[in-house]
Amino acid sequence: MNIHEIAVIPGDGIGKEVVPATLEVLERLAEIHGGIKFQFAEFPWSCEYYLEHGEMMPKDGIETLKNFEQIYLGAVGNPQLVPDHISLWGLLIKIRRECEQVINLRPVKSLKGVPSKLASDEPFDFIVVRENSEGEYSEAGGSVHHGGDEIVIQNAVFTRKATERAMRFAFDLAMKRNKKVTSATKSNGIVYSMPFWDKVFHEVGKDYPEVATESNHIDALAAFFVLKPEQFDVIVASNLFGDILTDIGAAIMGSIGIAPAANINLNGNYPSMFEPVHGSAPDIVGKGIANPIGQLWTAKMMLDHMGYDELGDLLMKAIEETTASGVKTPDIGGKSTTAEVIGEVLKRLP
Ligand SMILES: NC(=O)c1ccc[n+]([C@@H]2O[C@H](COP(=O)([O-])OP(=O)(O)OC[C@H]3O[C@@H](n4cnc5c(N)ncnc54)[C@H](O)[C@@H]3O)[C@@H](O)[C@H]2O)c1
Ligand SMILES: O=C(O)C[C@@H](O)C(=O)O
Ligand SMILES: [K+]
Ligand SMILES: [Mn+2]
Repeated sequence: MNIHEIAVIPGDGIGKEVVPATLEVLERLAEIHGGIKFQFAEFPWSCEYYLEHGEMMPKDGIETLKNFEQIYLGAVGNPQLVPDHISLWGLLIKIRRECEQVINLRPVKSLKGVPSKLASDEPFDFIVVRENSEGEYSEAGGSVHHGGDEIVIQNAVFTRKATERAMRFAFDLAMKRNKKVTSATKSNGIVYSMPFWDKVFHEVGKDYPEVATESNHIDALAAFFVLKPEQFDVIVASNLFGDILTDIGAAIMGSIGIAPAANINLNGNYPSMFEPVHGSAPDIVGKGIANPIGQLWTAKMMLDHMGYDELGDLLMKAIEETTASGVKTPDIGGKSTTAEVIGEVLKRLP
């Protein structure tokens, strides 16, 4: 029996609903496999934990996580209790940074039975490679003076190392897909970092002569996500551009409740982390109607990452059969609860 130790952080809001619900599905998949078992260790790190302890996670939290193979997370944030920048930087972004999860992979794909808000129902299937370690999300800056004279500086940091790494990752991925990479730029307006981003994209692209390339300014690209999503394969984007693009990606899929993400550690020194794109959804918390598909799909990404692609495929098939059958939460046009969707997915596993 191959035992896999997974750190589980439900976090806040609907994270506490969709994470426990989906663990049952992972356990069932391990049974189907027959030779593996997941051992889940749950950590209560959250905004409530912060109120009690004055920090989102213990000082040795990263050391603790280092002992696990993967991290399975729900959502972080409860602005009623803790300001969002404190909760995100104290837990979610802290883990991404300190566990060196330098790439954030976010697939965008039309699903059977999920009505898209788009006029065209042409299927689409692409993936956003979001740089996950720097860019606009950099702790470089500060404030001087007070009151009316206050000055705040927030610097965006782009290193060759991280920029090139994200681009190579995108090109390598495109080689396994449809051999096209689109770069999200804004080199007409952002005068230092984005021309640099374009230069590195051009240089890295030369090593992949089989891969078609294009650069789109982020504003136009945002519109193209809506107008012609079927034309994309792999998109490489900076941290903030990737963040915004993937909420648009989630919206064209039909709901932010179904979009998954994988924070990938490439050097093997720390675990990777799997979480849905969505947040803690304070507006629907406690109602039992949170869509568990974003969390399930991220579980599929975790299975693929661990080399259990066959289990990942079984799970994805069960998800699509479930949406196609009409057992859906309200955000994608159904009347079912979180528990009912999980029940249907379990029923559709062999
Ligand atoms: N990675 C993360 O953990 C993450 C991501 C985004 C936001 N946040 C945090 O979450 C909190 C709320 O942020 P927000 O409102 O901007 O974004 P959100 O993703 O939590 O919610 C946006 C909208 O989508 C809906 N929604 C989200 N997930 C859903 C699901 N699974 N099923 C059905 N509907 C769903 C919500 O009800 C809401 O109307 C904030 O504290 C924010 O910082 C965390
Ligand atoms: O990375 C962020 O900004 C937090 C959240 O919006 C996310 O997409 O994970
Ligand atoms: K999340
Ligand atoms: Mn986001």
